Amino acid sequence: MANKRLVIALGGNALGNTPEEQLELVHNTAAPIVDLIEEGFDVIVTHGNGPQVGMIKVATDNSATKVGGTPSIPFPECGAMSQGYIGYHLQQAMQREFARRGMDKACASIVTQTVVDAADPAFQDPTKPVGAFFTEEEAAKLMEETGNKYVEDSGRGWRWVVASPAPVRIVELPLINNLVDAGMCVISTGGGGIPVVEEDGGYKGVPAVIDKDRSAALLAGEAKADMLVILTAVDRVCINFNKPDQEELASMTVAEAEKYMEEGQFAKGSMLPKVEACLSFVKANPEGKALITSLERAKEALAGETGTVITA
Ligand SMILES: Nc1ncnc2c1ncn2[C@@H]1O[C@H](COP(=O)(O)OP(=O)(O)O)[C@@H](O)[C@H]1O
Ligand SMILES: NC(=O)OP(=O)(O)O
Repeated sequence: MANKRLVIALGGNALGNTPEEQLELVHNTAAPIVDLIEEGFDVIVTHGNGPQVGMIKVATDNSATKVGGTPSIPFPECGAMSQGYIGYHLQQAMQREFARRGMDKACASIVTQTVVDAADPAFQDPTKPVGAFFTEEEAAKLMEETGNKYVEDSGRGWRWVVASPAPVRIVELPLINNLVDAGMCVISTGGGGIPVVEEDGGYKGVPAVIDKDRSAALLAGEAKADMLVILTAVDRVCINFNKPDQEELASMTVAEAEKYMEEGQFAKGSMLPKVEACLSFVKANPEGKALITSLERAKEALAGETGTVITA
């Protein structure tokens, strides 16, 4: 029987905010993923890039204002750079973990493009936070200096927001599927994929950052995954989150999740997009399941001991 296939989406706690943090954290990230591969799952790893793509963009924009500086680099190129930089650290950590366990496994990152609709209204309304967190005063100063929009991000500080169109199609999907079918561990669609539009029989990058959980849901469907696994900083999705009557959810059906969404149980910009991504996967693939849990407890969650499972 074929191995069960997982698409694993890694959140911010798997990578951190700086190159030093990332290099250190990826080793903690690789171990629970390799646990799952060792258990016999085929794994496609995808990851966020909000802090990283913002860091690259700001670095080149700032440098461009200085004598002898670099040119400013457009968003899609920054997205491609973030995939390379994160993929490089992640694949190194995975390779080290395979070697440590004596596993004969290969892992590689694919620079992945995701087609979006040029007419997506999201281009007119930036919502995706990228880069570092600032105080309200710092954000006001940056807004004035740059003309960029900053918003408060889930109680964590103020961040630059950019357009975040819906993912429509993953260009490199056939290649990803071939590699997974051949037993490779693939890192792909990082940062939701480099946003591109179809043009003149090819593709052209557009300035945006796609939500990685939305793209993970699309990837899981297109790669015929048995399960979409969203790994974040909490073991389970909660209702009444951070309130005295907080309750952890072991499972949710689509109908239950939609009711909780109506009640406003999942914070916009943090848990809501994850639950929405899970719903979009299980609605389009009713045989599939989605799981939201923490990176540290992924193996236990796959064994049904923790995590929140979402089913059609
Ligand atoms: N209802 C909820 N249940 C659990 N966590 C929630 C809920 N609402 C908001 N959160 C917060 O959402 C966070 C996950 O979102 P975020 O940090 O943006 O994701 P990522 O791991 O992709 O970086 C959790 O760590 C938690 O603090
Ligand atoms: N692209 C994306 O969704 O990145 P984050 O998860 O880091 O915000």
